[in-house]
Amino acid sequence: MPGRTEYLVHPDADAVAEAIAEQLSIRIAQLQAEQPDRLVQIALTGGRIATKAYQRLAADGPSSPVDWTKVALWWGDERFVAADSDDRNDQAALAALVPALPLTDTNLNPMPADDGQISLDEAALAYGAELGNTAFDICLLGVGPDGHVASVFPDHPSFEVSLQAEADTPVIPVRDAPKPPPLRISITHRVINRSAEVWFTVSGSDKADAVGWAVTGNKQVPAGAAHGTERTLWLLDEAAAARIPVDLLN
Ligand SMILES: O=C(O)[C@H](O)[C@@H](O)[C@H](O)[C@H](O)COP(=O)(O)O
Repeated sequence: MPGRTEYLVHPDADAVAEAIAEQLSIRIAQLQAEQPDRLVQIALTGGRIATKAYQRLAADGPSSPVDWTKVALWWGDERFVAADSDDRNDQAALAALVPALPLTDTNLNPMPADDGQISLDEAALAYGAELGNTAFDICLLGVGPDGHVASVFPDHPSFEVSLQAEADTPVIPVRDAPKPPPLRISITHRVINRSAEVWFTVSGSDKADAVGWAVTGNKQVPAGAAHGTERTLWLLDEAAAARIPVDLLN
C-alpha cells in the first residue's frame, strides 16, 4: 500500500539540491538513532540535481549528523558501460562522496560494469542476487521529461517487465533504451515500491508535464506507478511543480 505523499517545492534547482542533502541527513540520522544496530539502506539515482545534492552532502563532511559507516548505498539504475566510463551513473556520486565521507567498499553496492566478460543479463541477475530482499529506507529517483524513473521508460518493454517483475528477478536488463546509452540495468517497480520512502528529485520546466501526470495517478508513466510504503516525497523546484494541482500542494 502506498504511504502518504508530500511535496517540498523550492525556488530553483540549487535550492532543491540543498533540500535533498538536508532532508537525507536528517532522515538517515533519525533512522540511525531509532535503529543503531543496522545499516540504513539508500538507493541513489543519477542526474544533475542528485549529483548536486551529493556534492552538498560531501561538503557537510565531518559536520554531518550521519554515521556514514552505517549506511549502505545502492543504485537504482546504471548504464551498462565500462567501470571507468564517465557515462556511468555511479561515477558522479562516488567522486563526490567517497573522498569526503568515511565510506569504504563495504558501504558501496555499485551495479556491475561492462567488463567484456559479464553479459547484460548476467549483470542484472548478479545485482538482483546481491540485492536479495533488501527494502530501501529511501529510494531516490530522478524523473525524465518522459516520466521515466531508474531505467524504466514509458512505451517501452522495460515498463511492462518492471511492473510484472517476479521476486527472483528484482533487477532487469534494459535494451534499446530511448535515452542513450541503449544498454542499462534497472531496479524494477517491485523493488521501488517496497521501499519505505521514495523521494523524487526533480527540477526544470521540461519535467512539469511528467510530474503532473505522475502525481495525478497516471499509471502510463513509470513515475506514476512508483511510491513508498510509508512516504512518497517530491522534492521539486517551482518550474517542475508547475502542473501539480493546487489542491495536492496544500
Ligand atoms: O541514467 C540516466 O540516464 C539518468 O540517470 C537519468 O535517468 C536521470 O536520472 C533522469 O533523466 C533525471 O536526470 P536530471 O536530474 O539530470 O534531469
